[in-house]
Amino acid sequence: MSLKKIQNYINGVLTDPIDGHYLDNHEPATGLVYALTPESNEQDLKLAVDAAEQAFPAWSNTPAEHKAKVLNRLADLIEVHQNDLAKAEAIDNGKPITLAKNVDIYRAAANIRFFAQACTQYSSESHSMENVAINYTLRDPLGVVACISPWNLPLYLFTWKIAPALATGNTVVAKPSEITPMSAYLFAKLCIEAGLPAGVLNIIHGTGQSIGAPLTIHPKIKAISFTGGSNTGTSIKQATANQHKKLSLELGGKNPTLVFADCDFERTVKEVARAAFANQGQICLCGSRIYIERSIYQRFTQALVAEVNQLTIGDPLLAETQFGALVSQPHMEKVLGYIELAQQEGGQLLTGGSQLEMQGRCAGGYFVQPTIVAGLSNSCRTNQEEIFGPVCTVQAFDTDDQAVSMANDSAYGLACSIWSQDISRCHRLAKKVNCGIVWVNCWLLRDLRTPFGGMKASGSGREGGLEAMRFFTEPKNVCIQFNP
Ligand SMILES: NC(=O)C1=CN([C@@H]2O[C@H](COP(=O)(O)OP(=O)(O)OC[C@H]3O[C@@H](n4cnc5c(N)ncnc54)[C@H](O)[C@@H]3O)[C@@H](O)[C@H]2O)C=CC1
Ligand SMILES: O=C(O)/C=C/C=C(\O)C(=O)O
Repeated sequence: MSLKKIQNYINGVLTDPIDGHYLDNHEPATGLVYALTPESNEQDLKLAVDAAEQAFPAWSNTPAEHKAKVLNRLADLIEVHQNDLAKAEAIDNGKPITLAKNVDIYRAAANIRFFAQACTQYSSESHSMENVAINYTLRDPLGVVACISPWNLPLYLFTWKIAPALATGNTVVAKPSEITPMSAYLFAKLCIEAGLPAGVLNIIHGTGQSIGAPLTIHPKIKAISFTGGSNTGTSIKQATANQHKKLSLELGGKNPTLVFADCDFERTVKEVARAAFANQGQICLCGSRIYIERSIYQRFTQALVAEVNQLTIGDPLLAETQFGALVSQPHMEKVLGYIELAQQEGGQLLTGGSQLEMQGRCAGGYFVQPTIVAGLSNSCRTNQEEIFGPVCTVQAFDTDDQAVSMANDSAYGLACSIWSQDISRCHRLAKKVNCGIVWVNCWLLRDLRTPFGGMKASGSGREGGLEAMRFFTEPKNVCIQFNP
């Protein structure tokens, strides 16, 4: 049987890569190759950038209402095709289909609708100098921008980047992860159906080496919105250091979860388990370092283990599955390597610790048990390095200050969740933790208007709401003096 070939989307048309090279695309739940992804080259990239450049004058001058109309049509089409998109995402990524539908695809449509509306509401500032002058700020689109997205939340993060870029009048060259290219390919077909003008969005497939790096240093690219690993973010920063491009880098996390004795116990156990293991722990926001107040440490860890042990692990295509496969064999091996390391560092496994041998269709899949490790110091590699998989650690703390200091003892600074019914303590601690996002008695509760991003090795810049609209526009101040 011939494999399905994914295509690039350049200048409004689905196209094969010029030199005919493809990469194998595996289904993580089975380990089998099920599609081929273009390994595009710099000629393909040139076509994509040129198409975006040609489309820019018309798109940047398109009235906001019209841009919003096209974007809303796209969001409608995502909703119409939500079941197919969710299935495609579950096959391509290994995530449970119910999660794909309720989180990934739901959010993809919401991202586009949110920024469609935002562009009709966006306004710029004016600053009056009483009786002397008036300043007003123009916020013009930048031109051709690059959006590079990872494999963990494929369409969710792809649309989170391209929606504000398009809504503000830029044209885009977007590169999805070569590990999960399918939903972006299906999305390209929806762009054609929605009547997005040719060249406004171009989707080019390939690896970081063949397309990602050349795209970022391309002289016509004015800004780069990137989500992925911290090392890749550093490479992009270094490679573009002399080019004066705008950069928004959403990178890794090693996020602390602070559980206090006065938390709502039952609910907190459930939510802390979700924060650690949602999407098999492959979300940059997952709470992988769990700190528990000593007086409830034993009871809480036992309840957490029991909660995790009842997760339904299985074929991502079954509606009841809560925990699926890891995204790829190399990633599974990386995660298993960290579980080995945790034990070498003196950690005790409270649950999990191994690859899962599945039966039937999923026998060759990349499944790893959700794993909880106790007994490690804060400074060990297991507690300092991003694993990005279903592995979390538990440690006890005695005081608020100790909890904050353990939370902040990290090169990363993305997200923190705090679980306590003492709201004054939550306010105090939220101010002290060094990260871009703090959730109190919740996790991954998202309001798309809020600034989203991290400190330290977790990146620079913020996405979301006005932050994203500002990132994708260039402010220009005009100062007019009265009666000079
Ligand atoms: N959202 C996050 O925080 C993510 C973190 N990671 C972390 O990064 C580790 C490595 O995963 P990868 O898939 O290799 O992530 P990655 O950072 O290599 O990939 C993210 C995207 O960047 C592209 N890319 C790779 N090298 C590039 C370069 N030099 N210039 C421009 N684009 C480039 C990739 O093709 C992909 O589209 C994971 O194990 C995990 O720890 C991975 C994915 C998402
Ligand atoms: O915007 C969100 O809600 C979530 C974003 C998640 C990431 O950026 C990630 O996991 O990489």
